[in-house]
Amino acid sequence: MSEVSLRVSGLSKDYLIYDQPEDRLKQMVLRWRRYYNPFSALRDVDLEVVRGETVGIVGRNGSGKTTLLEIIAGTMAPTRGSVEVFGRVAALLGLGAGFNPEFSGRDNVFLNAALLGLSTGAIENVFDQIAAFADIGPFIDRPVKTYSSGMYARLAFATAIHVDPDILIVDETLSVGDEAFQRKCFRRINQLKDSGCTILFVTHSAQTVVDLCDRVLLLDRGERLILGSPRLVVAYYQRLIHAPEDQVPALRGSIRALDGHPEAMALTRLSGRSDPMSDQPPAPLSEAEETSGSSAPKREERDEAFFSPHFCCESQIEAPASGVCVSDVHLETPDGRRVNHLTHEREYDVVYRVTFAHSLDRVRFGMQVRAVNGLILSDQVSHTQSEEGISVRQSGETIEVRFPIKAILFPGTYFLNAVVTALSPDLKSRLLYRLIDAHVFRILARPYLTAGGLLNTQAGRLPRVLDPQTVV
Ligand SMILES: Nc1ncnc2c1ncn2[C@@H]1O[C@H](COP(=O)(O)OP(=O)(O)OP(=O)(O)O)[C@@H](O)[C@H]1O
Repeated sequence: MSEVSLRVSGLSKDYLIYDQPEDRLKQMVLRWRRYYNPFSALRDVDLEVVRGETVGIVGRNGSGKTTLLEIIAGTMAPTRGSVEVFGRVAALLGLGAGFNPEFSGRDNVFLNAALLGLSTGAIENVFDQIAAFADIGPFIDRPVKTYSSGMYARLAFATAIHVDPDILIVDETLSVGDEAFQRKCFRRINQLKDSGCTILFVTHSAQTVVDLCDRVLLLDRGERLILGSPRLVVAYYQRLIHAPEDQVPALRGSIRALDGHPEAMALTRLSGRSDPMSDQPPAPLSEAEETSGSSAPKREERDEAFFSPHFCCESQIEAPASGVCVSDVHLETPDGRRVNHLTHEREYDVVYRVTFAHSLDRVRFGMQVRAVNGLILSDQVSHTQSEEGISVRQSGETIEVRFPIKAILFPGTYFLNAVVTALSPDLKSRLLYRLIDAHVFRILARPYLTAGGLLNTQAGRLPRVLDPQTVV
């Protein structure tokens, strides 16, 4: 039996919401009347985590994630229910929480580590490692109130991971650090994982959850909807975020029905034969399917692609526009439906319109797919080197450009660039127009995937794990 690291039972947190500040006073005096509205930030949540497990907590804004972590960390009292933690808890909750702004970074490290039960000698032994990890130079001896949010995050994280915690609680703190620091933190979190530290992790990043966690808890409106395998829960979480409001109650009900179902916790590959985006619990595997490890998975999938108007790009950059304008960059399914959430491995069209202010010869069009970090993953052009391109004869003419693509990228967020060039008489390509981050799209998480990264290099056959005795 695995050793329990923390146990949460029937945890609830209620707030009394007063519309007016004076209502609070009235309530104290006129006790027989009610001047508040009760609000449950957390309702009857159960959670048991075993030693060495990394559990991610996801949920829409205001779903109770931080409240749950704060109660587990002991910085907030529950209204009902209990929390049992077995070991030293280091928590990174909110920026600078636990830091005294008037004290220097050095003093705060000593103060925090002492509160976590480290002796002065033990803190002195690890202080240089903490300062090196935080890497904030002379700021370590300046008051914390002069720190940037990134410096806060660096020092808080460095302190938490060097106090030898049994349970580490992280609430999105990493997202404020720069990329290099985030990478360093993830490396360290993985080392802590390997050494048996239990980790609770709140994030809005589906990729981080899938990369780091063993199990994921989905909270919604203060309630536990499901605790299960990362890919499965993330798929439901994304579905919940984008569901129209009138469909949310039914969706919540169907996710909840899966909680505790063995399939929700099954290995990703095994749980993947059913469709996580449908509102039905996954059907059990047939005996034939379970034993046919070498054949291609037979998935009867609908195209789950959909359009969310809330998901749009805020980083568009327009480069030289010499009488050329690109508009309405979007993605369509083969039957012409606009989408910005795509199903893995399906085919779509990247579509945009180009309007020309004057006539032009030998015009070509391009489309690029970029990763979040700017890396160009695909660069398609409308004409080959030996082709002339098109000629535009009339001013005000508008042309529609379509690039068929296959969504072989793994679940994540990607951007599209649109490019228009013209071939000059000396056959050199001249940039007319480029719209960077013209459109953003997501590839939806699919629980059947047994690989990660950027591109799907998986063949049509399932991975096989052979018993050494059968290998001759
Ligand atoms: N002191 C408070 N008084 C009243 N309501 C509160 C208080 N603190 C939190 N809440 C409410 O409790 C609910 C849960 O808040 P919590 O911060 O735990 O959500 P969350 O899932 O962490 O949200 P986010 O993803 O936006 O950080 C929210 O609706 C919030 O408005």
